[in-house]
Amino acid sequence: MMETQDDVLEEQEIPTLPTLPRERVPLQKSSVCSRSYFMVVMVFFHVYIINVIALLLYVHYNNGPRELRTANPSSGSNNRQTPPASVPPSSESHRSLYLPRIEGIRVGHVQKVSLVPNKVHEMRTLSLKPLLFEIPGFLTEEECSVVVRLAQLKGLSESQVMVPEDQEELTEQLDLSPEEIFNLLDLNQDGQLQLQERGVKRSQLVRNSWHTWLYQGKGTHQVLQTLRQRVTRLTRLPPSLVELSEPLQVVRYEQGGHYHAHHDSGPSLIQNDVDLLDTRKHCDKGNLRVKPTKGTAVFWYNYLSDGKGWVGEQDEYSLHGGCVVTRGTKWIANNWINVDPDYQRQARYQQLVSQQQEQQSPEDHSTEYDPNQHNDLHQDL
Ligand SMILES: O=C(O)CCC(=O)C(=O)O
Ligand SMILES: [Fe+2]
Repeated sequence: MMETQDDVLEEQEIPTLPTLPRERVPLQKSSVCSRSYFMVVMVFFHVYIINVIALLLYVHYNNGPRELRTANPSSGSNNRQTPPASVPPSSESHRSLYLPRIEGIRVGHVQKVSLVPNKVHEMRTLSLKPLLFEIPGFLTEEECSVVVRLAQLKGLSESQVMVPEDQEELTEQLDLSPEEIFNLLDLNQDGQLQLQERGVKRSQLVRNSWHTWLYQGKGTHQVLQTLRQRVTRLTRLPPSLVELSEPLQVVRYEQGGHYHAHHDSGPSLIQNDVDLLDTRKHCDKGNLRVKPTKGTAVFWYNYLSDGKGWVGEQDEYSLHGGCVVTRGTKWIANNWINVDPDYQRQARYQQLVSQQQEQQSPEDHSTEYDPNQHNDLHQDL
């Protein structure tokens, strides 16, 4: 090949010129080759640089949400993560909130979780559909007693009020329309008296229990604040999201108390009457039963992921209920994490609250919890 090139070069030389010394030929050839070699190297160099820049951009834009996803839920402070400073009006590409989901792996799988200093809890997968975990010793016996006593101190109200059977005559005398009765009885205006309209008797109440709400912010009992921190660590959700969710709901069921099969939120509370009544009567026929044990937490997702790090469809498998209490009293404490299905709306909500908090005195926590506050916009995770 080289020889051929030499030949060509020699053929093109003007005959009058003296023949070039042999040692110059390699110089000419080397000069031509260097230039093309240089060009090739430069092209590759540029392509390489562009690739590196593209890679850096990719890493940069993919790192944002991941940093928040691991927003250090294990460091113990609920106030570390401030809500996003600004929310892009329509772009979904700059999401600053991300909802991680714990992996279930398989039924029976146990993973260690760090919820409190110097102690490791075990979280056992009880079900994959819905994704459900059990955490024994989530609260100590003493902490359980504190929660019960605080609830008693605050006072509990009947979870679902129906017309007492002996006062039905009164409502007839007043000639109240079904709507008027509904509005009268729906004390918290949560729209959960559908059964009343259908004339369901007291014994068929969807929920037969007593409840109260315990605020968990600063200035409240240490056990309540700790409980919320544990929920944040356990779920690995952004602390700001957990903080803005409903307070702790403490529920007491007396003997005969129950909560029929339901979804915790969504368009209809009750699936259908057959499910409703069957679940009460045949609670033991449910796919999964968890025996209530003092201090044991059960944690599950009511909503599936949308595949993009936010909540998606309601998980139909999350239909659940509280079986009839056959003896004694059952106490439970519910912590729902409320998530707006609309990411932008949730982000705006958080931004608004953080702005209000900045304006308020940090000590001012006198705002009463309004149980209707989340009903329209939020759904429970
Ligand atoms: O009492 C139970 O075990 C279930 C309670 C429940 O599902 C609820 O309060 O939404
Ligand atoms: Fe529920």
